[in-house]
Amino acid sequence: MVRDYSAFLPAAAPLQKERSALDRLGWDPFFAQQIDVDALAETPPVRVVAVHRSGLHVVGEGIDETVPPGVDATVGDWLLLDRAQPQSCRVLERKSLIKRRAPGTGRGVQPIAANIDTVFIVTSCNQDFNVARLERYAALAFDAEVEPVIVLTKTDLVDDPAPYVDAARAISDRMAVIALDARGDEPARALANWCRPGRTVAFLGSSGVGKSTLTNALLGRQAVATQAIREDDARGRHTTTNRELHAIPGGCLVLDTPGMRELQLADAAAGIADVFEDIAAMVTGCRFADCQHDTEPGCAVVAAVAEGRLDPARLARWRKLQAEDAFNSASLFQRREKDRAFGKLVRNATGAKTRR
Ligand SMILES: Nc1nc2c(ncn2[C@@H]2O[C@H](COP(=O)(O)OP(=O)(O)OP(=O)(O)O)[C@@H](O)[C@H]2O)c(=O)[nH]1
Ligand SMILES: [Zn+2]
Repeated sequence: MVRDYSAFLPAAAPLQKERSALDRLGWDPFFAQQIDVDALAETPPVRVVAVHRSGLHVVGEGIDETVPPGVDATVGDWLLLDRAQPQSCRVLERKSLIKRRAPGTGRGVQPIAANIDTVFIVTSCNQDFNVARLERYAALAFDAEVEPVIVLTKTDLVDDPAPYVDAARAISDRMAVIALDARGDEPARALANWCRPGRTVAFLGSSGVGKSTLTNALLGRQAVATQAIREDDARGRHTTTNRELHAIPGGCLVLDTPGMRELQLADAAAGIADVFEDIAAMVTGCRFADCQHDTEPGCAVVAAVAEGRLDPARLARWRKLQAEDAFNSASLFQRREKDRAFGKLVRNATGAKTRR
């Protein structure tokens, strides 16, 4: 069968009313401009909607199949499907990439999801709410070039969600904050702005905060198993095990991720600076370029704390994230050198139990 791919090329004809299968999967000019017509016909673009042991589950225009393992791609990636040599499928340049430091004692950086447009940072109006964790997720999102939105769930279980909303708003002017009951039809309305057709969204957050419930609310069906937790135990147990893109009929694509308890920043200095842009701006006013914002004369940060313009707790959280990121970003050689000195600091700063 001969397919007409002209509509997916940069010089596309006038807007068509019907969205193509590729458009619905998130195909847009950013990807189209990376390939020419011939490549498009020979190796059709497909999106990785799930990663399994047996390979990558890919979907495209009239395509729904598994590419055997071997291609270095993650969920959300766009591939050019080469059926003759599936292992050498080209991975298109990514719009965004959410990554983290690999869990355990491994030293690598692990890709979590590619080409996500919006990440909903989910927490609940209870013991799970933790400003430091929200800042960490926000830094991760900004660093990945993904728009973060904070979603506060379980508003129905508190008398007044306002203090949670205020604390979340204080983190950054660049993030919307939404508070809702994740059950029922509220999420579909409240998140509609970010869940338009062709967009890809993801949920990040601890186990039990309502990520699966939100996903199901958007999907309008029980696609993802949710878990009942005791309401006096905000932690809950880990239930979601797959990383998969779900298509919402007539809407966006939703990635459901496993609870990311071990999330550590690595190479995320730019993202940290985005979240803490107030402090980043102050630092430029310090007298010394290498100011540690400790006892140096002419320190703009210390002055801001003294004058009540900067919350010392926020400064402390910034220092911790900086230390963690610096440690995780160091080269293997540097790390071995720094291991002893930094190990203790990072353990204290991140609350991680042991590194080895
Ligand atoms: N009352 C109330 N319960 C909620 C709300 N959001 C989630 N829950 C309940 O909290 C429990 C956990 O929700 P899940 O959606 O499974 O949480 P999750 O974040 O997907 O958890 P993991 O899959 O472990 O990462 C379920 O019993 C939900 O019904 C909410 O806004 N209000
Ligand atoms: Zn300073």
